[in-house]
Amino acid sequence: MIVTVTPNPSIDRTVTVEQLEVGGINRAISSRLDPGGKGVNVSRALSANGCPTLALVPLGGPDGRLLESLLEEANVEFTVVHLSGITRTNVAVVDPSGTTTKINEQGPVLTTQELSSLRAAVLASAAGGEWLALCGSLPPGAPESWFADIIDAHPARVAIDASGAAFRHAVAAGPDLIKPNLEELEELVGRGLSTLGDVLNAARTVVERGVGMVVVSLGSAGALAVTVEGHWFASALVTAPLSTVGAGDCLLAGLLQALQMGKSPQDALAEGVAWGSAAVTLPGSQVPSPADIAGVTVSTRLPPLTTLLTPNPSQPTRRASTMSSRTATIASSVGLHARPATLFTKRVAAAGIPITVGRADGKTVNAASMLAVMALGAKCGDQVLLTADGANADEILDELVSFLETDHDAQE
Ligand SMILES: Nc1ncnc2c1ncn2[C@@H]1O[C@H](COP(=O)(O)OP(=O)(O)O)[C@@H](O)[C@H]1O
Ligand SMILES: O=P(O)(O)OC[C@H]1O[C@](O)(COP(=O)(O)O)[C@@H](O)[C@@H]1O
Repeated sequence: MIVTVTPNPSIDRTVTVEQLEVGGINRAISSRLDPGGKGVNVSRALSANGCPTLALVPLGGPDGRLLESLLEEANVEFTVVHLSGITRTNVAVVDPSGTTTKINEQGPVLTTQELSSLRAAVLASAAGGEWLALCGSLPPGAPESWFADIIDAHPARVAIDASGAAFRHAVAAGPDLIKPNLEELEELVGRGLSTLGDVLNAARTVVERGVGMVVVSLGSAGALAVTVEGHWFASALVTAPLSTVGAGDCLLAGLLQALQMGKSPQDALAEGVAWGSAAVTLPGSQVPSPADIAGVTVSTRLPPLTTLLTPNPSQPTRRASTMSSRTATIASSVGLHARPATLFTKRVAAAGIPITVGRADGKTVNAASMLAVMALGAKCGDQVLLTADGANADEILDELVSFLETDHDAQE
């Protein structure tokens, strides 16, 4: 059994257009809905290929119920942790050449209670699992150490596919397997990697830090696996890629089921690449069937280490995230109203970067707008989520949290 955890699942809406015109009215040629989020995709790919799996997902609101019914239709076994917030929808816009533009929502804020229910469900469900796969972004407000804490507490084998600070913390906890793509590995080691040799060296340094196996997916160039014992490569040619969304998740699914069957690193990597490449030939984040996978020819020949890794034209370029978030408990007895609201919005405006403030039910507003902030109706003792996007976001959010957590009525 492979247990997957997706702390921030999504409904994936894929819209196909002739050519995306930014600022214009684009008419869709077709559109489709898939249950989404990285662990959900891993479980969908495993189920479609007859491998036992359980997907753990926190879901809320009408969109959470829609995601449940999409999972039922896909015959995926799943366990839900119910949320007060509303499950997100991520949109991918694809043109006929396969070029994909993605808009991922932040997702609902999970309360401290919901996060600990999810953690308890993970540890209970994963007790009998041979692999636990922790996948995707953390929901806003979750501590960056959330994955790392689970790795520390979980006795069986753990694989992780994440990014940013949560991924860095998880890697430091020494998981058995990680599956970064090129950009995620660059972010992890803090430098650009332009050749296959650069990737190999970077992956080796991560193995030295205590990770069992590093599998770097390199888009159309294939994938490289590194352990203390050696390194292996696999690739497959896809002449007409339709959608790259979820390709990495399918690679991870193929790899884990092969490792679980006791296959060698080289054979497991080849299996993963067959699943990932087959996914690219399908629309949206549709997962491949055994027939789709059987149609892929995989090569395990290692190209020269001087081979330059060029960006994949059909792959969305990911803007390095400068987004940060914090939760704060309102201390002023009048709530986020009157004088505290005026002082708060002035501080936000002076910060000069986009900042939002939201409630646990998902309602989020521009934190610089006095009227919008008052209309939130946040009372004394309520938790709010602040997000900011900018190089100094962490510093500014820390100041705003300490402002909100001070009783300004009592002070004056
Ligand atoms: N254009 C492509 N042609 C062939 N295979 C691809 C292509 N894009 C992705 N793949 C396969 O899917 C795997 C995962 O894709 P990648 O884009 O690296 O992952 P992620 O979705 O995590 O960013 C690759 O290692 C490769 O095997
Ligand atoms: O949790 P994140 O990083 O926002 O990613 C979620 C998205 O990633 C996916 O799992 C697909 O992954 P990729 O686009 O990275 O291949 C989608 O199903 C989902 O919309």
